Amino acid sequence: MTSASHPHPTLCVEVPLGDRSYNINIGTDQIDSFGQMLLATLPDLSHALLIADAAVEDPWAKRLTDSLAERSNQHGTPIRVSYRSVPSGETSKSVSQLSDIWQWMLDSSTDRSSVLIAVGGGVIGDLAGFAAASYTRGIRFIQVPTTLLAMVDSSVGGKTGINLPTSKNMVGAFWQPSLVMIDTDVLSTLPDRAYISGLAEVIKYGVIDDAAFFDWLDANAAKLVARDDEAVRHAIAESCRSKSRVVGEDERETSGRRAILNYGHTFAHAIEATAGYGELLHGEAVAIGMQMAANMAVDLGMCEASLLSRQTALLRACGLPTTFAAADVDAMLPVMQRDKKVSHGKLRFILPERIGSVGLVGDIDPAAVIRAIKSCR
Ligand SMILES: O=C(O)C(=O)C[C@@H](O)[C@H](O)[C@H](O)COP(=O)(O)O
Repeated sequence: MTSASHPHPTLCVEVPLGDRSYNINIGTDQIDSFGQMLLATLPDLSHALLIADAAVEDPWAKRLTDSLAERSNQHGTPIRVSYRSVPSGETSKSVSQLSDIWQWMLDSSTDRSSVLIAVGGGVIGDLAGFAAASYTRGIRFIQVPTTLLAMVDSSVGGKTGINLPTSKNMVGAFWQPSLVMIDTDVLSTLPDRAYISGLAEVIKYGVIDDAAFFDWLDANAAKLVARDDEAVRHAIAESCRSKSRVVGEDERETSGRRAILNYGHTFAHAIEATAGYGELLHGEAVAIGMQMAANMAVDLGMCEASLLSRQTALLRACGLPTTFAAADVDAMLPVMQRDKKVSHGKLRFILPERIGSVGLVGDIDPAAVIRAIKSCR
């Protein structure tokens, strides 16, 4: 995916949030012009803190750092860069890692004019985003997602946070970035398993919001698996458009609209927490969680069985899991009870009605939840 062989113009998707609006720039070969792009958004920048996943330190985080270190801001002040890498994997989304980052920010003379740049997948974006949201009660931050999942989902929308030992994303804040810079070149170093895992969140948009996109995914699954450049760019752009539309309508998940992005996640988070963080990748757990939710919808007569078979076929065509033999009902139920959509003590699920449309449903018989989990073992 080099610009020489694929000279694509940068696409720009806006997340419309009034004075917190920002752009998602989707391009190729823009890592070395990152400093320039960042200064166009934040011309007063004088101190950048880069937090990178150790797996993308070389070459991506190094090249980003170089592109910043060579520059000065609008006042001619050279940009000071502080750098820190964080071990890969879900276990880094912890209180202890966050506390180390806070101390490092203090030692790096961070103030409210500093800017934190998250370079990595969902783990780094969520962790670094929460550090930005909380340090001195909030500093500006930038997302440079390096996994497909982070490009299409976690880098957009401002959900930041860390896990508690048995509760995924339980502590965090809504804190929007000032810019999301997506460079599809970085996917060239992303391992297959992590890449495929990101396709689960892409498929999610088809089911929850966009039937035409679902049809396109159906027709282009093989190209996506093969990482065809055009297909990948289209999938990222459509996913970002869906996500920014939904987030623009309900930034803090108060009206219920944003909750649709949580399709499959009540089950997925319980699977991740009970199987042990890192056992399954987040997207793999989401694929299984979407299957549990679709099974539940069919079981409750909310949608046609054909929805479940179409979703199953697409997930499989993309190489995603649709079952999890070790799903432990007894362990999962109490974890699900702490889901953030629980209201007045009652579980609520995002369930599909038809391809392209889902609803938030409460008051579900616990027996139906158990059947849904068992249907995917
Ligand atoms: O952005 C959202 O809203 C989502 O729910 C997107 C999810 O895919 C994402 O995994 C999110 O971090 C889950 O949020 P949570 O509120 O269930 O922790």
